[in-house]
Amino acid sequence: MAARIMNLPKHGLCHLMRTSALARHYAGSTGSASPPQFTTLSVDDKTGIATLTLNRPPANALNAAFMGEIARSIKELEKSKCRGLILTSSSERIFCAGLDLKECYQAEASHLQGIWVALQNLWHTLYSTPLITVALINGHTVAGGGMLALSSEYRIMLPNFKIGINETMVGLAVPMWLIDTYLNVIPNRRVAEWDLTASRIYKSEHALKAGLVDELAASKEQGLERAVAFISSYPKHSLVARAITKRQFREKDLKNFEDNRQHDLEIFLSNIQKPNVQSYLGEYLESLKKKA
Ligand SMILES: CCCCCCCC/C=C\C=C\CC(=O)SCCNC(=O)CCNC(=O)[C@H](O)C(C)(C)COP(=O)(O)OP(=O)(O)OC[C@H]1O[C@@H](n2cnc3c(N)ncnc32)[C@H](O)[C@@H]1OP(=O)(O)O
Repeated sequence: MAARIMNLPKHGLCHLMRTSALARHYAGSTGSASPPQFTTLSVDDKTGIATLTLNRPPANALNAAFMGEIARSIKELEKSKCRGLILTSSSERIFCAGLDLKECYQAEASHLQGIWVALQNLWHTLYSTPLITVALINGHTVAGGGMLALSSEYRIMLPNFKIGINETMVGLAVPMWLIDTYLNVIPNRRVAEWDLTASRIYKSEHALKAGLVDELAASKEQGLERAVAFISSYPKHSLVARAITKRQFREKDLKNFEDNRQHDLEIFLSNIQKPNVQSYLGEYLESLKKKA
């Protein structure tokens, strides 16, 4: 698999650009001359499947630039008529630790706003994409990381890691769009309500039993094979109908989000700037450091 991005459809799949064209491609689409910093993107021209690898050590914590980069890659892949996307991590321990809490601590309101708007945009982009999406969860994934996994259509996880949405544990209400995303995977409302109010974190094996993930894979290599098999199981001729059907399932959640986008931002800004939340955030960050 070469580290390249596609441009035009070819034989119903993708036509590849040279790696050297990547920066120009991004510059054209985003107005920024900087090439991807926190991700690597590779595309298999035979299968038309892209692999986007999260690479922001040590924890793939999400800041605005990182989230913008992931969202832009998805948009570019959509334009290239790519077939499917596998999201994975370059780390052997952490898929994604959620929002970068260091950037949420004692930050300016404008910075916090940028983070939340980027999170909203990333969710909207991933949840609504016509691409066939698979999260290959090769490490812990919590909070915003759980969002990435749950917004994808299929989840393959490696053993002995953690997955869940722990917002209430860190002092914040789960936004409605994330509740809807969770319900799309765990439709049992009682279980979903319990999980999200209790910040329940599942180990891989239990997550499989609960239906939070679809498969376990013994290794990243095996997970990649399974992800390719899942995406390839959709015949080429069905891709448009498939995408419309996916959209219809998700349309109500997307509309609810659009109707409440501003309100959702205001709730976050108001909560995150409260002195008690900031003080707890400081302690939480210390506890993460002490662990190391
Ligand atoms: C906290 C109270 C106030 C509320 C603020 C919330 C702000 C956001 C508002 C709304 C919600 C949005 C959704 C979110 O995403 S909130 C993010 C919540 N995330 C977490 O609670 C995850 C915290 N991390 C962990 O639980 C673990 O790190 C884990 C992911 C399970 C991995 O464990 P392990 O493999 O043992 O690795 P370490 O804990 O040693 O971590 C390695 C280094 O990474 C740093 N780290 C980890 N998580 C974050 C993070 N979210 N942001 C920034 N940095 C993070 C950690 O400090 C280690 O760094 P170092 O090696 O320099 O010590």
